This record gives sequence, C-alpha cells and structure tokens, in this order.
Amino acid sequence: MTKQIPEIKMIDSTFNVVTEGYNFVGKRMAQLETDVFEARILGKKMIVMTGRDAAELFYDESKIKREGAMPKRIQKTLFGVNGIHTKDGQKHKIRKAMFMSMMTEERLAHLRTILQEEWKRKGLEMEQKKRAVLFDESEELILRAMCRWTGVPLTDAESWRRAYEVGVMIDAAGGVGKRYREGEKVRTETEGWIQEVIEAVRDGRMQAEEGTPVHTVAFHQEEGELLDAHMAAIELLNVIRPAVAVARFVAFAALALQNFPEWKNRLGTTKELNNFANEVRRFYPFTPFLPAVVKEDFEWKGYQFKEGRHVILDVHGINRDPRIWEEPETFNPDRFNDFVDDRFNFIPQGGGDPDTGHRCPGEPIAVMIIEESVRYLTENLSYYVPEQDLTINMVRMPTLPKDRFVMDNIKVKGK
Ligand code: HEM
Repeated sequence: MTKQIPEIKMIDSTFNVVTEGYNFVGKRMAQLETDVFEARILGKKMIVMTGRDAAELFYDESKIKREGAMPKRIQKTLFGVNGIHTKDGQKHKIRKAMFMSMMTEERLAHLRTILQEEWKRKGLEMEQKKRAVLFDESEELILRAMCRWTGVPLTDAESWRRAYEVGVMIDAAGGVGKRYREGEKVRTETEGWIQEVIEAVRDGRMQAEEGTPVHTVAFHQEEGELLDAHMAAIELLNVIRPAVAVARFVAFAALALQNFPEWKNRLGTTKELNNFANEVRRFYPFTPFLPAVVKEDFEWKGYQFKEGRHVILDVHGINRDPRIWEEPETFNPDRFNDFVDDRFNFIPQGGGDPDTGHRCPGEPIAVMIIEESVRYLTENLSYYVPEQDLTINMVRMPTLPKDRFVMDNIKVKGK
C-alpha cells in the first residue's frame, strides 16, 4: 500500500532553510516523526530524506541521478559549473577515475610528508607571530601543501592571497548577497589562475611530473579529447579547494582538544589519531545536505518517488542519528573502535563507493590533514587559548567557531 509523504504546508520553505540552517531538516523530521518529508525549496518541490536507508537509496544510481540537481549558485561558487558533481553514468565514471587515480598509497604517503614539513614551517611562523588564528593559518598551510602535491606553482608572495580567495569560494556556498557575489568573483579569478597553469603544462612552458595531479588533469582524455582547459581548471580546483576546506575541521579539532582535553593523551597510536579525526568529521557540522533528482518512478518504503522530483539527503542528521550512533551528542572517538562502516552509516563526505558513485574521493586526504594537524598541535606546539567566542553558529552554512580559534603565546616544543 502506498503512503502519503508528509508535507510541509508552506508555499515555500527557503526562508526557513536560510534562517534555521543545519537545524532545518532535523527539526521538521522530529515534528513530523518521519524520515521523509516534502517541502518546496527554491521554488521546487523536494523530498527530504534522513537515515541510513535513505543514504543507500540516494546512492542507488538506477533510481537517483545528479543531472539538474545542483543549484547553479552553488556551482558558481563552490564546485565550478558543470564539473564532476553534476555528471551521471559513464561520463561520471570516466571523470571519477581521473580523481581516484591520484589517490595511490604512494602519492598519499608523499602528501603526508609534505603536510609534516608544512606544519614544521607553520609552527615556526606562528611562534614568531606569538598570536595567530588557527583557521586562517590552516587554510594557508593546506593551500601550500596542496599546491606542492598537485604540482601547481605558488610563490610565498601569493600564498596568503590565494588561500584567502579559495576560502571565500568555500564560504560563499551557503551565502546570499555580498557573500555570494564575492565568492563568484574570486572563483572566476581562481579558475583563471589554474587554467593558465593547465595551458602552460600542455604546451610545455611548464614541466609537470607524470603522476602529479596537474599532469593527470592536464592530459586526461574523454572520448579521445583533452578536457577543455577551463573544465580542466575546474576539476583541478576540485582537488585543491576542498582540501583547503579541511581547515574548518582543523579548527573544530582544536576546539575538541580544548573542550574535551581528556583525549589529548589518547592520541598516541595511529588508530587513536584516526578515531579522533573521524569523530571530528562526525561530530562537527560541515556538509548540511546533498541534492539529487529521481531518475524514474519507483516506490520506497511505501512512498512514491516520481521521475524528476528533487531529493535532498540529510548528511548532517545522519552524522547524529541515534539509530546509528550511541549518545550522538557526546564527543567520543572511541566509538570508532568497533564501528562497522557499511558505506551508508558514516557519510560526512557522502556515501556509497567512491570508485563508482559520487562519494568524495578526498576522504583519505581530509582525514590525513586532520590527523597531521592534531599530531602537530598536541606533540609539537604549546599555546594558550585566550578568551574569545568559539560558539558554532548552526544557522550559518558552512559554519565554524566564531573567532576561528585564536591561539596565544605560541611556542614550538623541544627546539
Ligand atoms: C572538508 C573536507 C571535505 C568534505 C566535507 C567533503 C565533502 C564532500 C561531499 C559531501 C561530496 C559529495 C558527495 C555526493 O555528491 O554524493 C564530495 C564530493 C567530492 N569531493 Fe569532497 N569533501 C572534502 C574534501 C575533499 C578533498 C580533500 C578532495 C580532494 C580530492 C575532495 C574532492 C571531491 C570531489 C572531486 C567530489 C566529487 C565526487 C563525485 O561527484 O564523484 N573533497 N565531497
């Protein structure tokens, strides 16, 4: 028997999404005591879904597609227009293979070494400054590391400006008005910068080592053709930009060390450090939800999904779902000791199989950046956390601790 999907009886709920942010979906799910509801958002009727099973459905390519799902305003700031996030089927698989080919064990080990070197440099810089904002420093550090790793040249003179611009693109994703317009502007500039690099590599003005992401993207072919240089720039930026976004998790990790200091001396083993990084990705808000579109009519748990209907997956809610996580509101890295990941129950960076579906290819990079940052902060740096506002505004998307984690009296240990 088919059931009626519970509906939000409002002409349009966009205002509530904007004013309630990360809380919008969870609040409605609780009010309606459901895992699925329908609402009109941005003028379109959408099915909003939460829970592990909803994630499994969302990543079933026979039922759900991406074409036409991602709002243009998010493509124009965060992702780049018509990049991998919007592709389906064979086109997506070929493009995705390009990203996945960058994630070999050897290449990732190289990135870890780069991150360790960059943290050493950063530690000394921060010590000289005495007082620094961890979020800003992390953005710059990660941009440097990613440019080295991908093979994109970056001078000392430009690293802060470029890092700031990439940060603006990320921050603009959930913004309106000035915040959105600035994001769009810096995206155009940043794409121009990377496009020049791609063109220089292609015509031999710049050397790029085989196996580096810049080489991979510059010479990646689809149907016997190189990518258009602008598209290549968008996709190379789809490696660099989201890594810079991990600075949010670095700031959250520092906040966790501050608020839950009992974990500081529980980071000695690789597993403990990894658990801590995963709990940071689960506990703190980042990706709120993901959009897609129903490919053809089907029924799920008695509900009718009609072809062309937009769907939204509640990523944030699944990270805090009490059916998956015991005491979800408690920060507890130990929960990952016996956690069985079934690809749909822990999805801070999307679910399913990264090789074949849309799941983020950058999870090992994100985890590694958090791990190396936490390692450096706890083992190599001493600092004082001055009075400041570290509240997390759950309305703003994406969010971060308000004062971006100011550190004072910074000293490198054991020099
Ligand atoms: C702050 C850390 C990160 C978060 C929260 C994050 C989150 C996500 C999410 C939610 C998706 C969408 C999954 C979907 O559409 O189903 C995604 C896709 C993607 N991410 Fe990440 N990501 C992060 C870091 C990275 C890094 C370091 C890379 C570098 C390679 C990366 C590259 C990508 C790409 C290329 C896609 C598109 C995949 C596809 O459509 O097949 N991300 N990410």
